[in-house]
Amino acid sequence: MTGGIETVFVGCIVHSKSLTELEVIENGLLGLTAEGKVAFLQNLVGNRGDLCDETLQNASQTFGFDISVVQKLTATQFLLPGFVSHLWASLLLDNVLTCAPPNEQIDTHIHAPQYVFTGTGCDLPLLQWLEKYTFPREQAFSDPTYAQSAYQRAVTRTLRNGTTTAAYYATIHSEATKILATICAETGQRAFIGKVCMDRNSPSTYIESTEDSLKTTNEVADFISQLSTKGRVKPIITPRFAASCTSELMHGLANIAKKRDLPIQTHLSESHAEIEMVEKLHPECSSYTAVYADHGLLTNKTVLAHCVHLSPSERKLVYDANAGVAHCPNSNFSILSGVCNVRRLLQEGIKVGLGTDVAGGYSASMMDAMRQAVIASKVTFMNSRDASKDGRKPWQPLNLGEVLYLATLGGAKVLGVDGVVGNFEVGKEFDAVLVDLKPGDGRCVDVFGHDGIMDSIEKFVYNGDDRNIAKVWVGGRQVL
Ligand SMILES: O=c1[nH]c(=O)c2nc[nH]c2[nH]1
Repeated sequence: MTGGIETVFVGCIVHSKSLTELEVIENGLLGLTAEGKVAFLQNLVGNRGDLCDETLQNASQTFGFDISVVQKLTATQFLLPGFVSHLWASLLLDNVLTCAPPNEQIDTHIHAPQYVFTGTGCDLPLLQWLEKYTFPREQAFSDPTYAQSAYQRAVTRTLRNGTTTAAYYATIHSEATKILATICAETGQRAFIGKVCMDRNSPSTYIESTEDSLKTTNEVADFISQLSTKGRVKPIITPRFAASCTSELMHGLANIAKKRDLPIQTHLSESHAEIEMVEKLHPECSSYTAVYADHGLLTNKTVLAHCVHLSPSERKLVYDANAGVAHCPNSNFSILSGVCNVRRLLQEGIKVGLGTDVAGGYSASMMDAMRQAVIASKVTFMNSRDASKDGRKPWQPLNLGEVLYLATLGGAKVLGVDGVVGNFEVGKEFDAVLVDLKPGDGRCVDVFGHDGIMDSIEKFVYNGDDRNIAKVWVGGRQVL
């Protein structure tokens, strides 16, 4: 008799309750319902190695599960969707050779068609990069056969890297966009799928009419909505950016988003040249951010990629709308856009998640996004050290717990799914990654006896790769 509990993980469980609150349960008990939701999360008293059969028997009676559904994590493994703060750095484990945290990761900004040129073309700034590399590559997705093969590889790669939720930009092609949605549905990845909209300032061979853009946006949304994914694959309205969308298109897309109650994703304030271009196109608007606000595109369901150079009044507009920011540090460095001050966004109460921004970013890994977010925040810190001369405080770099939060619960908030995923709160769906730090296969993480849990997690974030990801679950279903 399982009492509806299908799986119980026993072992070290780590998750983020907020930006500053991380919980490590050394002897944790995490029960999953048959629907893949967290039924209970408990701390069994004692140290990790101490768990005895009697404790487990007692727990099985208290929580009504059969012992046969128990999956014991080894002494070297743990589960985590969020990360531990320095509070836990003194927690030492014996013989830590492997660590296995289920750690869901949410990529709030990724261009699926650009996966095909990831790691190349990082020699140009945004507007030239779009023209030389991006638009020609995206144009190829008019061919559904090519799209099928490329998108399959992109989704497989992100899943392998532990991305359980992704907010994808596709291309302007509706057939290919439907293919991407179908692949996500079939592989089980939670995803927001955006048919890209662009009706101006684009190549003559890669552009659509305003009418077609609106029509196909509705058509793709209809298609995605009828996929049987338990709501895990959803449409997202995707005006590429203000420079490539006419006012008519932006207003039309805002209407669709409102009518269908859909989220919106777009780019904002990424590079200086882009900002100048948008400001020239919209002298009637007080800022780049105001362009979106004035066209009805700045809502509490809007995901704004980059936001590197926002002015104080623009940040206020974003905050007041309760829109979220997809921070894409790799891309901001790679295509020379600038360094986004994430600490300031967080201090001002703006929702922030992380994005790989493939292929402006050269890596499809959220581990890389975390590393680069720390580095970007350190650059911001170093550039602000003189601030104390004016009585201001320098911007503190992000710590490990904070970037882990951004990669999980922070991203879930940006995408409006924090009631469903983001950590192991009871009632949420179990989206998780099993990390394994055991040596072998040329793996890059070496854990020693003196390493505690925090050291292991830190080593994973800084040196880990997909060889350290043993399993991935979405909604309780093992998808890898
Ligand atoms: O990083 C970016 N990638 C893109 O594809 C894009 N399009 C507009 N603005 C963009 N920025």
